[in-house]
Amino acid sequence: MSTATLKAACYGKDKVRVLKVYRDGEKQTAVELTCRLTLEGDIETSYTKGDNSVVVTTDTCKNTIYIMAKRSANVDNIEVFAQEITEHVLRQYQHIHVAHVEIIKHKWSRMTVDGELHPHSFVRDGEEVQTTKVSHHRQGDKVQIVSGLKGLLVLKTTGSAFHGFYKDEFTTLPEVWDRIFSTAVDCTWTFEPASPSALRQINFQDIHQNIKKITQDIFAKDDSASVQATMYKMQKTILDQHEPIAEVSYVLPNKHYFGVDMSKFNIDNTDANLDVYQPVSDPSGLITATVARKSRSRL
Ligand SMILES: O=c1[nH]c(=O)c2[nH]c(=O)[nH]c2[nH]1
Repeated sequence: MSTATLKAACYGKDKVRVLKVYRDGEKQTAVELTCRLTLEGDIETSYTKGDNSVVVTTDTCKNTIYIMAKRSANVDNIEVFAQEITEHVLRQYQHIHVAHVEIIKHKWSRMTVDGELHPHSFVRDGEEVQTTKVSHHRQGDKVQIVSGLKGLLVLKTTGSAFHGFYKDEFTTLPEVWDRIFSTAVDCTWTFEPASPSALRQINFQDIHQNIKKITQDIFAKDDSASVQATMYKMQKTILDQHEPIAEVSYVLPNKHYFGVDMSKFNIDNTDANLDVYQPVSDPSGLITATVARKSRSRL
């Protein structure tokens, strides 16, 4: 009698890279994605008995992504494209009960050439990516979507302070009323789980754009008391403006820039004269939080 039981199992293909070109006369559009498709369902025997008859191969998962990209008019709209894939998988394979699609959309922005947007040339003008994870459950036909924005590097040279913090015998950090604030934004937002038809009403691309705008606007305008306080303002604003979002999380490293000590050279690089900093790659602070919508019953 074995003491082991298969508690959870999920498999599929990862890092499936695809570039789709949409051609509309002269004007062309390039969309580059990195995708993962993973499956759950009645697949236990492939693990426990070497029964491959239940295995939709990971190679088929890869082909599914390419063929759906070929057919789809929505590759640019990653939440919709991911749902096209999960719907196909659940329709095609009755023994698969949950299909997960994770997509990273890389940045290709249209080039400006001779003062005009070029019809078929693009530039990687920033490393930030859009992400989504769509999980489609056969039971109840429910879709769970978590989308995100990752790698958006920002820096401000004033409008950030940090003082009044807890102090004890281990504390050496000086209080500051003006400092550099820089972070690489990693933000994820979770939609209320819903049916595919309800989700068709949501403009996912607008939400991506607006969350980036809210993040940047509040980062720039807030008289920041701390990374924590600025982050929370972003989260509240996102929930206020986007009804379908149930919760929003940020992971923000606090990328430190310290003033260079020039006292040995009799040069004052402090306070009002501070303008030369040393960017410090590590360690960095790491500030995270998840803010959820209050349930209506508690309002
Ligand atoms: O905004 C900040 N939050 C902290 O928690 C912290 N801790 C620290 O050393 N510097 C900062 N800055």
